[in-house]
Amino acid sequence: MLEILDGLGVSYKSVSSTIEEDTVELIKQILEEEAAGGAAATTDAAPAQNQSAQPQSTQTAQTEAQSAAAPQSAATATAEREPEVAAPAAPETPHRAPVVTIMGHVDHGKTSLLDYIRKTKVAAKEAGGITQHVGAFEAKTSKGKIVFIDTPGHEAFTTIRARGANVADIAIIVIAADDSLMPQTREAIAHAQAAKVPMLIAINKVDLPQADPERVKTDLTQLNLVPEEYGGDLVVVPVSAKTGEGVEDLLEYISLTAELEDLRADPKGNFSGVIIESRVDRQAGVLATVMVQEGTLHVGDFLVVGENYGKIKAMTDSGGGRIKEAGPSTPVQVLGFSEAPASGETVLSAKNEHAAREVIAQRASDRRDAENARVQRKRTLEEMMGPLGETRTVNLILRADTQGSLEAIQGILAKKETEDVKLNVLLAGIGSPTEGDVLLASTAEATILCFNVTAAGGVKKIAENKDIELKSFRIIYELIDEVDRLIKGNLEPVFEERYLGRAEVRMVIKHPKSGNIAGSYVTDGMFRRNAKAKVTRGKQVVYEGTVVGLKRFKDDVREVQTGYECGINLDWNDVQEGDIIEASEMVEVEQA
Ligand SMILES: Nc1nc2c(ncn2[C@@H]2O[C@H](COP(=O)(O)OP(=O)(O)OP(=O)(O)O)[C@@H](O)[C@H]2O)c(=O)[nH]1
Repeated sequence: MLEILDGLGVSYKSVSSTIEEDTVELIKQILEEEAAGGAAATTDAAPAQNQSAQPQSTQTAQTEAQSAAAPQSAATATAEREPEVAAPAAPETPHRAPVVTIMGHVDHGKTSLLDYIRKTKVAAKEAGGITQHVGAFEAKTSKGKIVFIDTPGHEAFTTIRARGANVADIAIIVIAADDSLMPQTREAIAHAQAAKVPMLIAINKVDLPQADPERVKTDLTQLNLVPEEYGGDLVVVPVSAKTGEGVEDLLEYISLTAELEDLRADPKGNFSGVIIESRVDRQAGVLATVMVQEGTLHVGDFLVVGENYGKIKAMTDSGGGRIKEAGPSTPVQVLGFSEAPASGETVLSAKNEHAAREVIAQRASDRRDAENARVQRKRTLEEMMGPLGETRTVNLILRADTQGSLEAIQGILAKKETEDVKLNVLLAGIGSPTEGDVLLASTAEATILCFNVTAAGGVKKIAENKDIELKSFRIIYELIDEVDRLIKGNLEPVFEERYLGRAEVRMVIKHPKSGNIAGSYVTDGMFRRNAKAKVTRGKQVVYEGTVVGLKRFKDDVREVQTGYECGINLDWNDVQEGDIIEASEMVEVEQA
């Protein structure tokens, strides 16, 4: 017990010291997890494998033989369609092709490089046949297939990451040899690092007379990225998307990196995939590109994405050819969704329509529960302090008006690091924070701190929606105080439920659009829109929800005080005359 307390950093005098209620809960959790032991470890391992495990397509006879050698895991996987039960990648799980994304600064040649690879490595028939942008393509190289995500730039990468999916196995950072490191290069590197995706550097445009690859390499070392020839482990390949020089080497390095990563996926396992992109075609309907990560997709399968489902009516590969099935690491365009799913959403399959609907109903109910629980959630000690015995890392994105102020801030921050807390500046950029910063912050759980720059309204909104802390300061020391707060671990405010008021339902008003509205009289305190609501009938609580609408006569109002009548919309149709509605709200409590 004392060992656990030491691990948590809780101080005590002796075995008879008392400890806080929160700590007790935490210790209980730790002991339960320990007791669960091996079983938990196995279940944890499965999704992790799933995540890194993505796609290889046409399965060879060898694959068939390998899968046949593991009849038991294949049978289990087909019987149960949930991804959590996917068998961990055993050594016999077949290899799959790597999925590669290309990122870098504007005009450094991302599109040109992709075009060159497509032109030379996609079978002529297919290359000629491509009329539509599908979002990914398969290149056939002497070392096997490589799948390229066709949307260059880190926005696509981060949008997918922001939804918790990991589609790329390898990131190529393109840097123009005549321009070296630029702001978006640094951002792209930060994104790849935050996603823990292995990175290869392609120094492009080496055909230009003013090309200076050595300068690029030296500049990289300043970001603590040391090229192999300087004794580090960063692979740097000089290429020209114009002449094709070095592209073959780059592809070889990609295959080599993939080999080291030991990418595997079971084509006979439970299907899972990720939406790469989707669009609505006026004639065909919704076309979604799915990257198959695990299992095999068949025409006729039911797919569930978020709270929607669809039955695959038709499937085309990235070359535009009709196909009936697709295995791991295959991007396929699927026809059959009724609504366009968002990039980065994960896709699962269901046995039939009924099963698909059940999954969706469960997800909707989980979402509502999570929404209700969100504000009430208090952080556990472990969440605040990081996993036991490990150094806690505070991830930051810094934005400032000038290089000088950025350096000044970083200089102060460097002195703040301790053995227990590491400050990790993912990105230090000049200018206002961007949407990309918010996405990076959400994947890396970072806080965005700005000095003398502010975020545009749209960016602020996205940050709010994603629960990302984005703060602007005009005085450096206020920014540093904020960092101190983060170091202490008060990352999130703590909320407490506070009573607002009470109302009596005097009549039920049927509204054609909003359903039943409670025509009520506020007997105590006040009512506020968006407040939490609890409805009691006699002594029983019959409903708990939210005041989604509040009206005085025909007007929407924000608040209604004691002694007034109002219409309360709870988005609940069973309200009855005589019910008592109690309103409360979550308020932030000051922490010591
Ligand atoms: N000489 C030379 N020019 C290149 C090379 N690669 C790209 N370019 C040129 O550089 C310019 C930018 O290339 P793009 O491929 O559009 O660059 P990008 O990074 O995709 O740019 P954005 O899509 O705007 O972010 C174009 O004019 C290309 O023709 C190269 O290897 N050598």
